[in-house]
Amino acid sequence: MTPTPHASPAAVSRTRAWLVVLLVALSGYGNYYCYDAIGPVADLLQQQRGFSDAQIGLLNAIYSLPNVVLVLVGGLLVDRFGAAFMTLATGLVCLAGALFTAFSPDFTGMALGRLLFGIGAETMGIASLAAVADYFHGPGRNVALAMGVTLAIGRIGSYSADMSPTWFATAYAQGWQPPLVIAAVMAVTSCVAALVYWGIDRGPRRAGLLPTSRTGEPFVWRDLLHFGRAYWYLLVLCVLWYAVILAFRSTFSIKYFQHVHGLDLAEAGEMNSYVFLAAVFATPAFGWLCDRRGRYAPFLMFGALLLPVALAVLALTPWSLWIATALIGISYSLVPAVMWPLASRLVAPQRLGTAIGLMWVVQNAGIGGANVVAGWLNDRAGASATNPAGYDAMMAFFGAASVGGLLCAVLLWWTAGRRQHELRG
Ligand SMILES: C[C@H](NC(=O)[C@@H](N)CCCCN)C(=O)O
Repeated sequence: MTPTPHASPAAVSRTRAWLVVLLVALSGYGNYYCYDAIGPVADLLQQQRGFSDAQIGLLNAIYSLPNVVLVLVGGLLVDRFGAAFMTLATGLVCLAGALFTAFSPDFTGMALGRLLFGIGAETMGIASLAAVADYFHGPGRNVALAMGVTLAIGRIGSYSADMSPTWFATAYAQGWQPPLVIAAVMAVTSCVAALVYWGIDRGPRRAGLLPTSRTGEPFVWRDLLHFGRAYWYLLVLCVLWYAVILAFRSTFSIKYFQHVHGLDLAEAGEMNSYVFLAAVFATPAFGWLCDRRGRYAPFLMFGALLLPVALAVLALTPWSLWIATALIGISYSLVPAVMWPLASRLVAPQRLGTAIGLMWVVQNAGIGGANVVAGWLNDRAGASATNPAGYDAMMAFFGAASVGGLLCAVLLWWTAGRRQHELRG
C-alpha cells in the first residue's frame, strides 16, 4: 500500500494517544446509546402516547434519511476543521437532538430531535475514526487495535441501551420519558469527553505533530472522484456488507429466527444479542491481530466470506443456529475491525473524513434500500410462521448482496492488499 504523506504522530506520547482513544470511545459510547434508545421505549411510546408502528419506525429511519447527503458534508467538515473540533461540535448537535427527543410534547418534536441527532451522530462517527487515525497512523502505531477499542466501547453503548430496562428498571416504571432523559445524560457525557479531547489535542496539533486540516483550500467536487481503485472496492464492500448485516441483524433476524427456526421472542432476541456481545471483545482482538501481522486485506476478505457462508448455513442447512450466529459474530467483529484502519491507509490523512463521508452516504442509502427490498420480498411471498419458505427470497437477496461484497474484498486484496503492498505501507 502506498505510504501517505503525514505529520509525525509517532512524536506524540503513547499515553496521550491512548487517552485520546479513551475519550473518543467515551463520546462514541453516548452516541451509540442514544441511537439504540428508541427500541426499549417503543412499547411505552405506543401505550402511553399512542404512537403507531410506522411512527416508531420513522423515529429510527429519520436518523439515516438526511445522511444520504449530509454525512458527506460532515466528512468534508472533519477534513476542514479537524477531528477534535468536529467531535465536540457534533456532540453538541447530538445533545440538542437527544434533549428534543426526550422533552418534546408531541411526535413531530421527537422526530425533529431524532433528525438532529442523526445529523450529528454520523458525522461524529467519522470524526472519531479520523481522530484515532490522526494519533495512530504509521508503522508500529496499532491503528487497527485503537479503532477496534473505539468501536468496541461504542458497541457497549448499544448493548447498554438494550440492557437499560433491567439496569434502570425504576426509570422505565415511570414511563417513556425518564429512559430518554437518561439517553440525554449519556449525550452530555459524550460532550464532556469531546471537550476534554479537544483540550488535549490542541498542543500536539499546534506543534505540527498531527495532520493539519485543509482550512482555506477551496472545495473541488472533482476531488471526490480522485481516490484510488482500491478505495472504490472498499466503498462497495462497505455498502453491501453493512446493508446486509444491519438489515438482517437489526431488522429481520429476530422475526426470521422465530418463524423459520421456531424460537420464541426471548430466545431469538438473546441469540441475536450474542453477535453484539461477541463484537465487544472480538473487534479489538482482531484489530490487534491485523496490526501484529501487518496484514489487513486478507482478514477483510475472510470476514466478508463468512457472511454469505453464514446466510447459506441458515437458509440451506438444518444445522444448529449457534453455527450461523458464531459465523455472523466473527464477520461482524472482523470486517469493521479491518475496514476503517484500511480506509485510513488507502487515502491521505487530510482526506480521510471526505473518504469515509462518501462511503457512508452510499452506505446509508444501501441500508435503507436493503430494508425496503427485504420487507417487500417478505410481504410479496407472504413470509410468516405458517409460511417459513416465504423468507427464501429475502435470504437469496441478502446472500447475493453478500457475495457481491466478497467479490469486492477479493478485488481489493488483488489490487492493493497482497503481502508486497501491505508490508510496504
Ligand atoms: C463505524 C461503523 N459505523 C457506521 O458504519 C455508521 N455509518 C452506521 C452506524 C449505525 C449504528 N450506529 C460501525 O459502527 O461499524
